[in-house]
Amino acid sequence: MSLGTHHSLQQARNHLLEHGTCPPGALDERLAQSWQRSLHAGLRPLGIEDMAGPVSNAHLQEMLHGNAELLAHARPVMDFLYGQIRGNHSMVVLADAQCTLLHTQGDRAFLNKAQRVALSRGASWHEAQRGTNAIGTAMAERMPLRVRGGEHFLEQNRFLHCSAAPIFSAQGEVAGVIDISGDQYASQSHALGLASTAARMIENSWLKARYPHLPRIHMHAQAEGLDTLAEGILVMTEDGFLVGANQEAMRLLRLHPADFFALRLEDRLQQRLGQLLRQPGEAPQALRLPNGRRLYLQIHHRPRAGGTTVAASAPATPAGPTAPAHAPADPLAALDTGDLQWRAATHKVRRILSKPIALLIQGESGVGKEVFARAAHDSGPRRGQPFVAINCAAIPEALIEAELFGYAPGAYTGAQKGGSPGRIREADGGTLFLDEIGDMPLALQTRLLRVLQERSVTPLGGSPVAVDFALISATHCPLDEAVEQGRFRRDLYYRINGFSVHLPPLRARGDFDALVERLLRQFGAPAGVGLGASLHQALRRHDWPGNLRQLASTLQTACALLEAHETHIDWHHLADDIVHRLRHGVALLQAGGLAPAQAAPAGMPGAAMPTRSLRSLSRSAVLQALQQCSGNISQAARQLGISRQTVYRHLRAVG
Ligand SMILES: Nc1ncnc2c1ncn2[C@@H]1O[C@H](COP(=O)(O)OP(=O)(O)OP(=O)(O)O)[C@@H](O)[C@H]1O
Repeated sequence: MSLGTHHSLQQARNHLLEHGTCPPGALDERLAQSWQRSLHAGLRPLGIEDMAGPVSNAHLQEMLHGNAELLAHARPVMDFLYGQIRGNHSMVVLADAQCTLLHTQGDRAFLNKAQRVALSRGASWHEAQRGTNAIGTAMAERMPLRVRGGEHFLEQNRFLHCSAAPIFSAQGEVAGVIDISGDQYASQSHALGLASTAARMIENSWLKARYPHLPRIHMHAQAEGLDTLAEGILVMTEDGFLVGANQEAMRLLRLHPADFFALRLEDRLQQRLGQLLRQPGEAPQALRLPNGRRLYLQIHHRPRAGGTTVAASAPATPAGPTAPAHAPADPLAALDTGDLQWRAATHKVRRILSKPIALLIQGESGVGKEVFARAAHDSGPRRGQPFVAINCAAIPEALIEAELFGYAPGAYTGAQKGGSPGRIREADGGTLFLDEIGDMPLALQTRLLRVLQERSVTPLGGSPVAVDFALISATHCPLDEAVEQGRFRRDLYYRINGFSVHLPPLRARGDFDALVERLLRQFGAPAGVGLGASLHQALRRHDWPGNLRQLASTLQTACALLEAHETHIDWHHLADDIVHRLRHGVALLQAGGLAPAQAAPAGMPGAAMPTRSLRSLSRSAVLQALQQCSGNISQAARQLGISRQTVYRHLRAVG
């Protein structure tokens, strides 16, 4: 790029203002486009009156907090960089992904000069704010570039010579910009190379630290290129799914942003990686890519203490006759009381636990979706990390956004003074469980989709913060129907439904006795205490619209009423309402699930199935319970043995 003379740049500027385009060849093509963008953003070369000032100190603190990782990796590099340019009327600048300056370091006299054009902490150098400038334009173009003197769109910035390079996150997003700005007459010949090198140093150090326990592959076309700044680096799960990569690795392996968390590296390399992964830290190994190119690879892997290392292509251990069905103390295994559908769900989920695949659990209310999700978390590689459960149906719509995404201090009236990180950030490193996801309002579905795509959360009034979590969602209603009816975003549905399992309703389970036995012990019934024969028969035949939740609460009450001298649980240990329902065979229909008509226990009065539709029966039962509980939803839900959401659902249906 040759530096246009002052005269030729002035002519180009006049042409732009008159015709809306730059004359061909007047300045670098990318800068010409940037001038046009600046003009379209409403900026004028001499107009500075509408320029936004720096953000408030409180807002800046929030931004620094949100960019803590970027800053931590950038600061030592900025020190190094400043060491190279000290005394050259220059400064080093770090900006975030919105081009707001987070940190500056430079010669005092030049810092003062820069301050006059707001090249200082807290100010935005986004192109739409300051016109063509190295920080904003490098961000817009996603590549290193320099802007010298009159190439700046605003006249007031003509004294500057700036070179900037974008800093890419582990998933190839621009996370910030590093810039060297100096006086246009001082020597800046190596500034662009220095800024680009600094960006790579920051990216590599950040990528290596971001996933300390996952396998990393370092690669270069020559063995000697390994361990240098020129190497490609990628991070993968222990099963070989791509998690992160630097720009060089993306170039070498032709990776795209959509490949993160979706591509299995063995598919791209057409090589089995198992052997390689078993030799971390050893001599470089040569590998031929499908396009014939040779690469040298070196593996770095430091599994979490107590964690297991699973090689990418290591064959699964066959479950021979002597192999135990499950590893000991396995929470998923502990929930297996013999039902075949439940067991199949457990087996399926176990296979995806260590993969970055979003799990969707479907099933009626109370079948144990949350219990299952917790067990999956505790059985997977993220056990010991947070499990954050959010019931999307239980949070008032107006509060969900702040609850999930958090907010900066003072973001809205009534917010906590210090701001809130939001529940999604609380799940960092662990699992986020979104219960009743079908009830999430559409606007929030869009924001959630963005979080899942970008793996970062933007609090209200704040800037994006990287998050890393496994996602498990649950729903009682068929989400595909909600998609067809336009109530649920199709793209979000595909994102959250990487893999789905259906948990059976209690009435369809084949392990009723084992479950009862488990619950009785769990609620403290002494060994040997079981159910009386006719009660046992009635409980087995009941429809259990509230599923496990209702059965568990019935047995919990019964255990509490059991006297020390009694040897079994019988009708008198149950609450009146459940006795009534068992005796009269009143079955509530769980929304989304059909209860087959069943006969009431032999010899019970009112054994005939009612002829009204089950849906209308369930509504009247809900209304009746509400009446008895003076409108108290929680109490009514408890009495009916169903969740509060189900009560609300019935009420909504009543209108
Ligand atoms: N496998 C199980 N063993 C024993 N009790 C269980 C089991 N699963 C669930 N429960 C009982 O059922 C209750 C409800 O379970 P959970 O909240 O997981 O259901 P859910 O399907 O998520 O319900 P909802 O759709 O209403 O949110 C639990 O609090 C527990 O008492």
